[in-house]
Amino acid sequence: FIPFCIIISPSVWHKNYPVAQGNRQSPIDIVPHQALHDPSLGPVVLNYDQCTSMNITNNGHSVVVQFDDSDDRSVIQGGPLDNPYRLKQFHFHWGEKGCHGSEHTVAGNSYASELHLVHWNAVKYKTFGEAATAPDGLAVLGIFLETGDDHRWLHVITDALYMVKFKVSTTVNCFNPKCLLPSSLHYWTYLGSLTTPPLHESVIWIVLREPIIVSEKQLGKFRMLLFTGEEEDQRIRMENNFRPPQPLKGRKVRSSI
Ligand SMILES: NS(=O)(=O)c1ccc(NC(=O)NCCCCO)cc1
Ligand SMILES: [Zn+2]
Repeated sequence: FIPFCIIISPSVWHKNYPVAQGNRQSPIDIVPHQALHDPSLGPVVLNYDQCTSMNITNNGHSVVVQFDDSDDRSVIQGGPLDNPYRLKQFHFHWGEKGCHGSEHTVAGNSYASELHLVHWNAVKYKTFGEAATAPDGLAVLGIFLETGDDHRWLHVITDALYMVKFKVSTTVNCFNPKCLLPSSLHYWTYLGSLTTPPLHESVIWIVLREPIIVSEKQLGKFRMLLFTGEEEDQRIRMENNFRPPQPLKGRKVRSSI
């Protein structure tokens, strides 16, 4: 019996993707007091006020909310970025319980989950695919999720998850991801990569220091998603879809703090 969806663990990704052992891999462990405070780093500016969300999809690795990136209505700019980057999608990484599930860690501590807002440099590159292979092609905003009270707006996403339990997609209209931001936009930034294959070293990472608070119940709804499709008889819960921290290899992490 060979399961259709053979979950390939991060430790063997390098066999098919040698860049997995490259010099700017993500995630990393962020050590706050070793980060360089760079006063030239301005604030990150998020313009997400137009309705560009399209659908929510279980792609077999995570749950992704995709956006219409045909123009510059939803962009991130400022901070370490030389120009505006277009919002393409956001998705989450989580564990199977408690406080493991984030990809980046802070002084060795991990959070229950991590939200990634993925943007691409449409000024320099024609398509996301082209930007995804360029050293300054992508900008991903990382936000930690910590368990506590219910998150007032995350309900919009978690209440839709039962519709994408299997590998399917459903529409989401006018979801503004600004409602998922913490109060402070202080951040760490460093040059890294995609955290899942193809692991391209094309990401300018911007990781917010302040986590958002979500309830255990809301997080639990992510864990009932399945890696498998409806037609497969094996039902494998989607959990622990996070890559562990990778070697820093001499990189400097700068902080806006
Ligand atoms: N976790 S992460 O680093 O934010 C991340 C973001 C996007 C992707 N991949 C992605 O968007 N693929 C879409 C098609 C690839 C090039 O066309 C993988 C990992
Ligand atoms: Zn991610």
